[in-house]
Amino acid sequence: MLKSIAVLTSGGDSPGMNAAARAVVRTALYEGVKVWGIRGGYHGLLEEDMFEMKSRDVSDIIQRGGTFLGTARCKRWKTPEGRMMGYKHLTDRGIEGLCVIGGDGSLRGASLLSKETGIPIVGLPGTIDNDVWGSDYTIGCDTAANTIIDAINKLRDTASAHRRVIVLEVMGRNCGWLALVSGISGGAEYILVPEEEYNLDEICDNMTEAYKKGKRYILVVVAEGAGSGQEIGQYIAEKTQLDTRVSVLGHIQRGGSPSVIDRVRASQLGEQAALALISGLSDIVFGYSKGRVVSIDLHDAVNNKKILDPDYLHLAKVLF
Ligand SMILES: Nc1ncnc2c1ncn2[C@@H]1O[C@H](COP(=O)(O)OP(=O)(O)O)[C@@H](O)[C@H]1O
Ligand SMILES: O=P(O)(O)OC[C@H]1O[C@](O)(COP(=O)(O)O)[C@@H](O)[C@@H]1O
Ligand SMILES: [Mg+2]
Repeated sequence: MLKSIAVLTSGGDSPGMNAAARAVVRTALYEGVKVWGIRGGYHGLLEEDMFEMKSRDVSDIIQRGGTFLGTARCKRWKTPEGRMMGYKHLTDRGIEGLCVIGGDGSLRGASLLSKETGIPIVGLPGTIDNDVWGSDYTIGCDTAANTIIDAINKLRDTASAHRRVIVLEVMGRNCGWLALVSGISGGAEYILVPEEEYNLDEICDNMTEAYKKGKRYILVVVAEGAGSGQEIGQYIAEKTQLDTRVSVLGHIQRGGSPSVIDRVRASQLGEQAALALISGLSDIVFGYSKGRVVSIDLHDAVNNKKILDPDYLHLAKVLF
């Protein structure tokens, strides 16, 4: 049994990180274990920006987007010296285990820390990108997808009014999940993702044909990893001569009050992470697969590339 653990959030913030950290803290306290909060991710650990937490420290945060602990992208963590310093700052305070809530990069940093120092580590997938191998779900992806849907609904109104082509670029880094699910549920005509090749000339020809047959408007959802929305929009406009506009949704899709799904799942995953860490388990990531909480080997999670669900890719083609 560990007696003292710490929690941090790292990488891009995501709605539900707060619920996850809250669950880690309250579970640890319920089990009679000390719990430290580290502000500003790995950067904060290197700067020793950490404090022992009480139950009230996580009051009034479950409904908030972002992360009350703060987050960062930290170059120094990519060096063995940086990670060794972080380890020292943990052990100096008697902290015996660490819970890392973050995306693929943060979990990679956690995997290296564990290999190099042997300190027990449990990870939680926290990113809107839904790009962590072994889990169908990452904390925040549901809220982000809902934000995108809201934007798609609004873009439809104006696209239809003007008979325009609208290209919407969404986030996801190298993963097309956000584009795919929001494109399917928003009824987009074309969904461009980095996992699948696409032929823009063919798409343009199809668009021209569709307009000739009376189509009023066309919506294209582009994952940022599949190309620049601006460039794709410009290409479509030049090739088809259709009235085309581009919208880049940007960081709006990272914020906002988390959905019920993100709150409940983040809470469950946070509880499991704390219990596992306290009981001395290490090198695991808790995720969701086929509607259930699953534990994934931390090193597998970072050494494998997640693929997009082929059923979703097929569905997108059928519904087009
Ligand atoms: N290859 C790596 N080795 C060590 N640490 C890493 C590595 N990749 C990312 N990290 C750490 O995790 C942080 C967050 O990673 P990043 O990819 O930016 O976001 P996310 O965790 O949300 O995917 C980085 O700023 C860095 O401190
Ligand atoms: O906030 P930044 O630093 O501009 O980064 C933008 C990137 O962060 C994300 O929103 C989230 O990605 P991570 O979870 O990997 O941090 C990506 O979708 C996007 O490419
Ligand atoms: Mg990432």
